[in-house]
Amino acid sequence: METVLEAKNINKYFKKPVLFHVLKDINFKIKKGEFVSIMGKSGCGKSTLLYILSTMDTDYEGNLYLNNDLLSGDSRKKLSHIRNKHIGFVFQFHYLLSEFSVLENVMLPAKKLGEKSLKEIEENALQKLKILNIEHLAHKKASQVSGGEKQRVAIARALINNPSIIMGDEPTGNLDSHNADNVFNIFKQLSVEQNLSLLIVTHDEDFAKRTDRIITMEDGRIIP
Ligand SMILES: Nc1ncnc2c1ncn2[C@@H]1O[C@H](COP(=O)(O)OP(=O)(O)OP(=O)(O)O)[C@@H](O)[C@H]1O
Repeated sequence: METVLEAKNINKYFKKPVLFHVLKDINFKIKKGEFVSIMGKSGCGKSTLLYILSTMDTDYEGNLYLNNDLLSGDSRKKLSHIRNKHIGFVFQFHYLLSEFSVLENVMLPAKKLGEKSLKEIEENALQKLKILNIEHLAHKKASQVSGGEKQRVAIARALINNPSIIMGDEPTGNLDSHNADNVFNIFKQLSVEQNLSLLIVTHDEDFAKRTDRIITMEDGRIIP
């Protein structure tokens, strides 16, 4: 099976206030269509790792590959383009623009990418809203939809540029169990039906147990 994301010998040090080896020899691959969770105690390095994998942090040792292309060493401008085109993000907080409509929020990353006409982007955004069963909310302001709906809008936004992988940092952390279950089912459907890869940091054991694979971290290392 095709590898979408690969981390090879990733090490990271925080230099202040004292030298701290936060990530130690991180190696793993995520295959196309694989739904993987990352678990580990608070402070073990999950967010630090996700920050590197999502190309936002470039201050590390080792090599990171996306679709077999080496990203380590690329310029910030190039990485920003790669990130927008190939990686979709879902966070604990949705970061929607509250005064914009649901549709406009979903369209934003595609407008930023600037590869398609507005009409194409709108059609694509409506199609993503349909996949997430929230097409009827398209013209509501983001501030006027519920918490669970907001997270589905955030997932639609993450999908708009047809990314290779979705990365999530505690995407169900703010949701009740019903809405968390909904988000899990959407992710599972995206992995099975669209062959999308997902890498999700979570503290929710029930969520993690139902993913294809759990990567467990302890003190900056992956536990074999
Ligand atoms: N900018 C920084 N400078 C120095 N140390 C940092 C910095 N950011 C994080 N750390 C430390 O690195 C370690 C890993 O932090 P990280 O946020 O990656 O953990 P985490 O596993 O995501 O935790 P949580 O589950 O609580 O979000 C922690 O000990 C943290 O205090």
